[in-house]
Amino acid sequence: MQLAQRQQQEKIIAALRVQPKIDPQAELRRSIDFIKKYVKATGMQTTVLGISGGQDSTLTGKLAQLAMNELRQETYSTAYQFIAVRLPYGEQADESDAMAAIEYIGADQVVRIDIKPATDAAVAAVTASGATVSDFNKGNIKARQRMISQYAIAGAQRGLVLGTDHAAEAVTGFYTKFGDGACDLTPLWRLDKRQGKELLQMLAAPERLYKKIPTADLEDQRPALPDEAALGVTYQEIDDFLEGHDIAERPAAIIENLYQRTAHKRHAPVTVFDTFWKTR
Ligand SMILES: NC(=O)c1ccc[n+]([C@@H]2O[C@H](COP(=O)([O-])OP(=O)(O)OC[C@H]3O[C@@H](n4cnc5c(N)ncnc54)[C@H](O)[C@@H]3O)[C@@H](O)[C@H]2O)c1
Ligand SMILES: Nc1ncnc2c1ncn2[C@@H]1O[C@H](COP(=O)(O)O)[C@@H](O)[C@H]1O
Ligand SMILES: O=P(O)(O)OP(=O)(O)O
Ligand SMILES: [Mg+2]
Repeated sequence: MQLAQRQQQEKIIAALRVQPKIDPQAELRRSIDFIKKYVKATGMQTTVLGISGGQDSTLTGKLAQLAMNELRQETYSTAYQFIAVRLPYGEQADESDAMAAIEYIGADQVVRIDIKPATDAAVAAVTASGATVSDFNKGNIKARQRMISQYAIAGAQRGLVLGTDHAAEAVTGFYTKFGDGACDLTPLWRLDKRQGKELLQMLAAPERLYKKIPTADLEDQRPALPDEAALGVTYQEIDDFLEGHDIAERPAAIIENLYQRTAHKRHAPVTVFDTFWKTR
């Protein structure tokens, strides 16, 4: 990597608060305590999260369930509950992984909402207006439909919606703005993908859930497209970059370019007072 790339790498690591090495036990406790304190401070009672069958929602769901268990024990109130939400678009090919994740988490409540009718209705209404909706853009509508469903559940049950964003997704902006990017708290934020795996291993998760190929699985025409194929860079390269290693120039340039291009996603909506977008 060139000097300018190294300097940019250091800035990104500092901005995303990634540590080169973690103590998994300490990070586990940190996230659980964060969820507990936030729930208590806000007077809310439940935590709500879509469970896809992938690594990130398995880990975030497990942390939330452990936090709710502790809150129940400490307060003698059964009101504290974790609500796992299944949000398939019609039939989900890897449904068995999602169910394995829910079983592993031991979720207090499980809610299932098929997002297909609402997604298809939105696509039809937009198309009827004369606008086109690409398969890619429809994928983002699916992610936003999942957000709507989770907020509906949270609104009905004094809930907070959890997000699964972590450093390896935040750095590339690999999430739908106001879709899976919209949530109330992100317990994994600061961890990269392999650090998340370390936590799941420590929590004795089934191997299939943390060894699974990461996918947003949003497109009809390219089902289960691996994130790494969509991004053009591997999670190993992203994690190495975030942990401060000297990676090859090509993946470093891809990561830095994605970081710049997606800066708007890591900020609240732009106002006349914002200047971050002028620095490119
Ligand atoms: N692999 C899949 O199955 C799949 C499918 C769809 C989306 N995705 C992923 O989900 C993510 C979402 O895609 P996306 O980023 O194209 O859509 P997005 O909706 O998250 O973000 C794009 C939108 O952000 C706004 N925007 C763009 N540049 C801006 C700027 N400089 N300032 C302020 N606002 C700006 C615009 O409204 C634009 O439509 C991507 O990472 C994508 O790869 C994956
Ligand atoms: N099929 C799904 N069911 C429930 N929740 C889902 C589903 N797909 C995605 N989610 C939620 O969105 C985030 C982000 O997923 P990515 O794979 O990172 O795009 C995921 O953690 C679930 O909470
Ligand atoms: O967000 P998830 O749970 O779908 O994990 P992944 O990003 O690894 O698909
Ligand atoms: Mg996924």
